[in-house]
Amino acid sequence: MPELNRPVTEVAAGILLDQDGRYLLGQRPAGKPYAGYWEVPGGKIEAGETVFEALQRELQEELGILIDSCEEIMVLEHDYPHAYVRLHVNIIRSWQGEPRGCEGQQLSWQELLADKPSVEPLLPAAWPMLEKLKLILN
Ligand SMILES: Nc1nc2c([nH]c(=O)n2[C@H]2C[C@H](O)[C@@H](COP(=O)(O)OP(=O)(O)OP(=O)(O)O)O2)c(=O)[nH]1
Repeated sequence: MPELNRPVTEVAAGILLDQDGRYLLGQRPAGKPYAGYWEVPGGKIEAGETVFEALQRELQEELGILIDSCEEIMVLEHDYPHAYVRLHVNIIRSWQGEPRGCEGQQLSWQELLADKPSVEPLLPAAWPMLEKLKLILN
């Protein structure tokens, strides 16, 4: 629970899953908190948006793809120095286009079966998402 009066930042995170059992990580661009850290694509949900709408917008901006649908797998909260965030974590299995780093960020496809990602560091709140993903898909 956030401390009294601490605003909650609602965030949508979208785990792209491809047909070969891989998921996508992106590196946070310079200028953002935790620049250089790896994360699941996504971003803040704007007023009036559903989680799906936020993911459609964010993944179009960040990756240049149009997602067809999403499935929520968990909601998790994390208390960072810069914000208290609530992450709506979704799996995305179907999209149009080929993901590319539209904001100049690096992308990395990761093997689901690997013990841990081949890139680091990861945002602290990305770890529980990956744990959950493995639990669901195993
Ligand atoms: N996208 C994403 N955000 C995450 C993850 N884990 C995690 O703690 N976060 C946090 C970091 C940020 O505080 C927040 C996402 O905000 P952001 O800064 O990426 O969002 P944005 O693109 O809408 O930001 P802005 O520059 O437009 O303000 O959620 C993750 O795996 N993916």
